[in-house]
Amino acid sequence: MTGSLSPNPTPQGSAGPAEPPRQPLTPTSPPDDAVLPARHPEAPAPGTAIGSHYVHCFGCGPQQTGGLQMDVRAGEGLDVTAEFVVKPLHQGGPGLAHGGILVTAMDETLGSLNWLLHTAAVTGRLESDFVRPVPVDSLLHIRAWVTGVVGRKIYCAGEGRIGGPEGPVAIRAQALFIQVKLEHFTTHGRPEDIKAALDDPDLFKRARAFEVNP
Ligand SMILES: CCCCCCCC/C=C\CCCCCCCC(=O)SCCNC(=O)CCNC(=O)[C@H](O)C(C)(C)COP(=O)(O)OP(=O)(O)OC[C@H]1O[C@@H](n2cnc3c(N)ncnc32)[C@H](O)[C@@H]1OP(=O)(O)O
Repeated sequence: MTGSLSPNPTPQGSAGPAEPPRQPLTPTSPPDDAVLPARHPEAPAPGTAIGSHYVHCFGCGPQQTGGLQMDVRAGEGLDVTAEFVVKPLHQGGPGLAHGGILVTAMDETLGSLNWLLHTAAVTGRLESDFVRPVPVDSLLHIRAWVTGVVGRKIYCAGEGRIGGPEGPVAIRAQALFIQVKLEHFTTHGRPEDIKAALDDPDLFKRARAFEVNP
């Protein structure tokens, strides 16, 4: 057999060697020097909907008809809740939710915590434990909370329970989000989508507000 057994081989047909893996990876548990910041004064009021950050987002966008269209609500502290009903198009095994879809729902809910801190951040690392299968038609009640912040690193965790807040745990997740500037999107996003987003005054204002009023 030919070919490299290296964990990081040069992809066939690529222009150059693959990037070296990031060493060491930051774990998703907060370190001892992490702090729990105050809820931002302009964070959505407890119990209110946080609202979609982008209408075409697969997780929360109201115009993304094939997406999850999740509605996340702010909690009393640095926490949020969301509900997600598993539909037939979310199946992995027959009659059961696909694990990647459940992770997406967790990612979206965890990402919404950044609105309580008034910062824009993207998922750097997301770990999940699948505890029990989630049947189609079930409601997954998700809760997520911030576990600590160090500089640009926002640590958080969450769980999804079947049927409601007291239901059995189906999935647990821990994540590390990294705070980014608006340029993260304008530099890397597909130009036509960036242009459309910049032309949307509400979205632009909201995104800029995070930078001038952190
Ligand atoms: C024009 C209008 C625009 C409007 C915008 C509307 C507002 C939108 C607002 C908010 C949108 C939120 C959307 C939520 C959607 C749901 C959440 C997602 O799915 S997000 C998508 C998936 N995630 C990615 O695509 C990230 C891809 N990765 C990157 O871009 C970079 O790697 C990034 C930004 C994560 C880090 O790159 P660096 O160069 O900025 O920073 P470095 O120095 O590498 O890392 C900083 C620290 O973080 C750790 N770190 C970074 N990545 C890590 C990783 N993968 N695992 C562990 N640690 C990591 C590093 O070890 C470092 O730690 P040490 O400061 O040294 O202690």
